[in-house]
Amino acid sequence: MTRSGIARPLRDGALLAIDQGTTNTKAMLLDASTGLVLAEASAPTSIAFPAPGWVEQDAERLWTATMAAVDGCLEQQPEARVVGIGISNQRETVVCWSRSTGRALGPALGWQDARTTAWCADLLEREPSAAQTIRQRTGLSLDPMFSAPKFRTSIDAAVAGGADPTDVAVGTVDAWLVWRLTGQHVTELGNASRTLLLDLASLAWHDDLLSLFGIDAARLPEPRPSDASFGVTSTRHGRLPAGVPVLAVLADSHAALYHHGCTTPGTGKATYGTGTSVMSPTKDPSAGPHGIATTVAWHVGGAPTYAREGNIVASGSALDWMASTLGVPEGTAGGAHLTALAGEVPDSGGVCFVPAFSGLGAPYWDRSAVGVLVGVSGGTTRGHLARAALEAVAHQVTDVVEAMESDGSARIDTLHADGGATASGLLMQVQADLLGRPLEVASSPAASALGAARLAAEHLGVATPPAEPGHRVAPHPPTSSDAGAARRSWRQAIARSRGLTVSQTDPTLRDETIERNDP
Ligand SMILES: O=P(O)(O)OC[C@H](O)CO
Repeated sequence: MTRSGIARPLRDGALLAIDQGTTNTKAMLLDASTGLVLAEASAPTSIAFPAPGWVEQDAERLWTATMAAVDGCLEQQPEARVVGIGISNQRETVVCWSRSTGRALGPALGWQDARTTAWCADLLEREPSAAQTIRQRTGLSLDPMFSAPKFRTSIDAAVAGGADPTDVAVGTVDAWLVWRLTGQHVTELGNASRTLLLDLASLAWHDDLLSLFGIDAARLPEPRPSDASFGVTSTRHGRLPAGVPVLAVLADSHAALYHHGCTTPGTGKATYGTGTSVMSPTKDPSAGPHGIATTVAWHVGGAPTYAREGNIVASGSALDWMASTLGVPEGTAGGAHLTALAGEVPDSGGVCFVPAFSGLGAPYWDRSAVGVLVGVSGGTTRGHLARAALEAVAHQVTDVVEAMESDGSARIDTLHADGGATASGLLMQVQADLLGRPLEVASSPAASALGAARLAAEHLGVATPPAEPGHRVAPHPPTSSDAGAARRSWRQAIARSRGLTVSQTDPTLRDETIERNDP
């Protein structure tokens, strides 16, 4: 567990922000009246890959890592009076548990878990109209990343293992944490909108969707607004006392958007994590352009805010792979090493790297795409390969932004950037150059936790100061070795990854292949 803290006296109580992520849980304690961070701690989760395409997490460990991080904060501020909790969490991952014992009935199935690919394909074969129904009602594509097929698999496994069906509860990670903290079986609307079961218009589970996936609504949590009451801690959990209210819950990517103050169309952010989520608010809840999801960003003050989103499956993981493949010297951070190598060359020397490790996500949604490295010659150096990895991340984000704006939606003038990989100044510069617009790079890597804290503070009636300004990265003026040529090479590489021609890979074209892959 890692910890850091700033000791100072508290007058008005403290807010506890929890960000439960794929690789760790972060917790933060903030002064409830000023928003100043008083203590931070984190604790690792566990992740297992028991079969190709399977990604499991220990559900109990998600909880214990959360409590370890919370304890780590409270230990640094023993006098703190916690007046409320804000939660942000990894999305789509599902947990199945027993209502009577409160214990998990199996592993959590992670958001990257693709074991339901065949199940989804069967559903489409049985009911060809399902893709359309799902997209119109939920704003999402039928893909194993989303929760419903995993809910179904988890419930079936629990019942096959002897569980009483009426005792089985399922939920996304927010629901699991809230259940453990307060005993309520509830979920937040932004999280619920990632399950393939929530109707974006009525903001309720929809019977047609429940029946498509064969899920009994009684197994599911009750969806609630992001600033609803999620109950109070039912008992003492470690150093966290009983009676503390959960004031706000947001899905992690949505919480980062909230933290940046991106609340209106024309604003947007990219979170550079294992994958990358590019998100921008919209007033239009209808299905977006091909490959782009529509989702509930949050439901605050009695009204929903919707967002368009593109999920890139491999970005940080692509950088990690390239860093370890090129040999990270002992004691060196992979990202820093890769950036240093990439900085040795002015460009990638014609090399393009498409990290389609498990197919491609937005805007292509082609699970059959394969990873490719093209343009390698006898003159290719480690620097060129490192540079191609950084460019791969930036190209994928550019693909998503272009797809998002392809239906005439408001242009994102400045893209906010957060997440671990933003530490690479070179990546940020390449990103600004490819997009041809400035980036606003967050000063804190904990945008999601801060977003949840901000909403919790607002629930208490405290107006929090705007996010601390980060630093701005302006695009270089276009030159002859311009972004256009780089984009053309990238499109060719994408075509090779997908086994298609360049024109077929344009996500804005409604060709037969895109129809097949992006319901
Ligand atoms: O745990 P993270 O930060 O990689 O976020 C996971 C996303 O919420 C998945 O959609």
